[in-house]
Amino acid sequence: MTVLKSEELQFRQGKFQLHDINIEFPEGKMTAIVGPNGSGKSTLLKLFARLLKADNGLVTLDNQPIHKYKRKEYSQKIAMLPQAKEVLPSITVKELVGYGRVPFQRLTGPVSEEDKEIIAWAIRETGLENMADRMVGHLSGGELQRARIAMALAQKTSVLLLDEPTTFLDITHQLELMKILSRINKTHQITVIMVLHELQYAGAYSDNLIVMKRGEIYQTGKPQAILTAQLLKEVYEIDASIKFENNYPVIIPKN
Ligand SMILES: Nc1ncnc2c1ncn2[C@@H]1O[C@H](COP(=O)(O)OP(=O)(O)OP(=O)(O)O)[C@@H](O)[C@H]1O
Repeated sequence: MTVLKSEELQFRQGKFQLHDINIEFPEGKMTAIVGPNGSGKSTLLKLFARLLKADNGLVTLDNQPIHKYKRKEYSQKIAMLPQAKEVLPSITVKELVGYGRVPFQRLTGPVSEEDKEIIAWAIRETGLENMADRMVGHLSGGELQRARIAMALAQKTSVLLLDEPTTFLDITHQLELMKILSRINKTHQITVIMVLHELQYAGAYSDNLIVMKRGEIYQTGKPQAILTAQLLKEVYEIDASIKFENNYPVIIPKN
């Protein structure tokens, strides 16, 4: 079954245009969106998150056009974690994770027991138990990214959209993050859709790959089937060989 789908989606911003985007994100799978800088990956994610509105075409969630959902209802179904560019507020990890419960809360009154349990669950899932009371401004890049993911998890949605979750992290923390996302996906059947630049993680961790080039979908499919030397040449304009070892694509440039 498909949860999220677009048909003939079109969107223009300045000189850039997304053309006829027809894609499906299968339920409960991990999908990576890859492509060169400026190919439209973040824009596409924002259209699915309803942060932007398409000029033409249709996006559906569980067969219903996404604009038919009330804002609160939609944020109970899809969580979006944008690129980590925001200025950090002066709050604790637990409070940051609590923001994920906002779509479920009344405007006034104490945090419910259910909300507290979900916040604790999201903190456990991301291994932040021993830093729940730390100020977010004092966290390392890897810890902060885990806290941001915990906030998105606390929204308890069935779909998680992540824009470049591994940016600014070293290899240890990139791996740690990919493992957390994979575990969340497999244990809780959350559909994970992530924009990634690192082809090695996109290849190793996604069930399904979407490759973009200049505002269009160049190709979709299983990583091992579509990540080829021809794709590297046509999409990234590099001459390189590519082979898979233990599910990881190994790319060696020729010059
Ligand atoms: N608000 C805007 N107004 C006009 N053009 C924009 C706006 N936001 C983005 N663009 C342009 O749209 C194009 C696609 O941007 P987008 O951020 O979706 O690409 P991307 O594939 O995510 O890139 P990157 O990998 O560098 O993050 C780029 O050329 C960008 O300059």
